[in-house]
Amino acid sequence: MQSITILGSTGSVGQATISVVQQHSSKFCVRALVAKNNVSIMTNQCLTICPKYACMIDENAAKMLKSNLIAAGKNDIQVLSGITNACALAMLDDVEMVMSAIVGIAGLKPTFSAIRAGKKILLANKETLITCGKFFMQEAETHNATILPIDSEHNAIFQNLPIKCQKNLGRFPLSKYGISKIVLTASGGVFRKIPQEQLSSVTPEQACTHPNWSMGNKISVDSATMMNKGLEYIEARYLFNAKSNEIQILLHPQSIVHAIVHYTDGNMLAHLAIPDMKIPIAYAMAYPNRMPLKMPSYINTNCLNTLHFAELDYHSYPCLQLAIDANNSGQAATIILNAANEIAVEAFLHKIISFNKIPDIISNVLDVVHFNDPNNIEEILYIDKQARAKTTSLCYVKK
Ligand SMILES: NC(=O)C1=CN([C@@H]2O[C@H](COP(=O)(O)OP(=O)(O)OC[C@H]3O[C@@H](n4cnc5c(N)ncnc54)[C@H](OP(=O)(O)O)[C@@H]3O)[C@@H](O)[C@H]2O)C=CC1
Ligand SMILES: CC(=O)[C@@H](O)[C@H](O)COP(=O)(O)O
Ligand SMILES: [Mn+2]
Repeated sequence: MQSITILGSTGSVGQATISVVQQHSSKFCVRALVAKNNVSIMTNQCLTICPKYACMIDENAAKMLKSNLIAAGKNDIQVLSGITNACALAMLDDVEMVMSAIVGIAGLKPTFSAIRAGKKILLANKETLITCGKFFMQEAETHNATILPIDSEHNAIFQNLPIKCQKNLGRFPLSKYGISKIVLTASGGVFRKIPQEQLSSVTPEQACTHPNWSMGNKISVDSATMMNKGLEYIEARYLFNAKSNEIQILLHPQSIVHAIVHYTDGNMLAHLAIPDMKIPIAYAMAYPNRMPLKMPSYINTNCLNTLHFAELDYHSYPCLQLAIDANNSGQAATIILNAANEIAVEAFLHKIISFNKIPDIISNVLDVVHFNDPNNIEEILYIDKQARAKTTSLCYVKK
């Protein structure tokens, strides 16, 4: 029986993880759940799967959770609060794997705790990797942590890598394994067919309606701006030690082919699956084995004649270019990009700014906030904080 801590259990990926655990309850048990303040979902999760620990970052939320569980006669779950306890639950001696599914750089500290405890990390949270970059991969190597990508495209690439490359993720150039290029597919987002000049009036509800995936709000908006693909480009550079000319982004509206790996011997390996996060999650949990997954529908070859691919028009997606440029500038620029994006997306979701202002604000912040590349987590978080402050002043400027 393998035990798991789920960071971000009440979110889209967190709930999908619990669903996979429930399909294989003889193999896996949930030791700890961590969330921010969604007491109602956390209460239901605690009553359903009975973890040993449940942690809410927000102290009042933890108090409400505790009283809900007592009222339900559930007194054997230890309710904790705060980031320090969340980090401790990512390091528990009797936990083999940690699902990193907190959204945003908020996931950084608990994810690093799991890395430093040498855990098997199911990495969904992309903001931590892209803001910590090489430092993240070095820490994983130093502490012998196993990184298994959960992001669907990166999980797809991982599945098409030679075992030796999987076991030495990011340590050697792709050419060492005979790989010439990795391809990330992109749906183009919910507004793919809408001219840019009409994007000023789209609503948060429209932006959160992804054509193929059911996801949390932040990543859904990132998919609509294509910032998600920009973050995934950066993620792939670090995870797979890929050079910029070894990564291609291919428009694929159906989100069935999640990635392609080109080998120098003329072979091209593609990964296909229906767009359901339980698939990459189950793969990673079972790795290096495989386990069956009960799904409402399965992919089959009937879909092949409906699949379309096209070159990407980068000019239609300024956020994607901002991310690639920030990555080329360095780690500090990537931290600033991510912070500005998190704040700008939040402001859009709260109807403070319009959708088409998101890239403008990020670009403005990148123009005025400059730092040398960081050497440790404290410096990363300091840069993040400064960029957030600047972005907040731009988004919430008094009219
Ligand atoms: N959803 C998807 O299909 C995919 C997601 N990812 C990545 O996985 C991560 C999670 O995404 P998703 O599941 O969609 O996100 P959701 O918004 O659905 O869930 C976010 C989770 O993080 C928790 N959370 C938010 N802020 C904090 C905080 N400050 N401290 C602790 N917990 C916090 C939330 O708790 P609460 O509910 O209490 O607020 C919730 O459990 C993101 O990094 C995303 O980019 C990657 C690929 C696909
Ligand atoms: C499920 C997942 O991995 C998301 O990142 C998804 O891929 C978003 O798709 P697009 O960014 O291609 O719209
Ligand atoms: Mn993805």
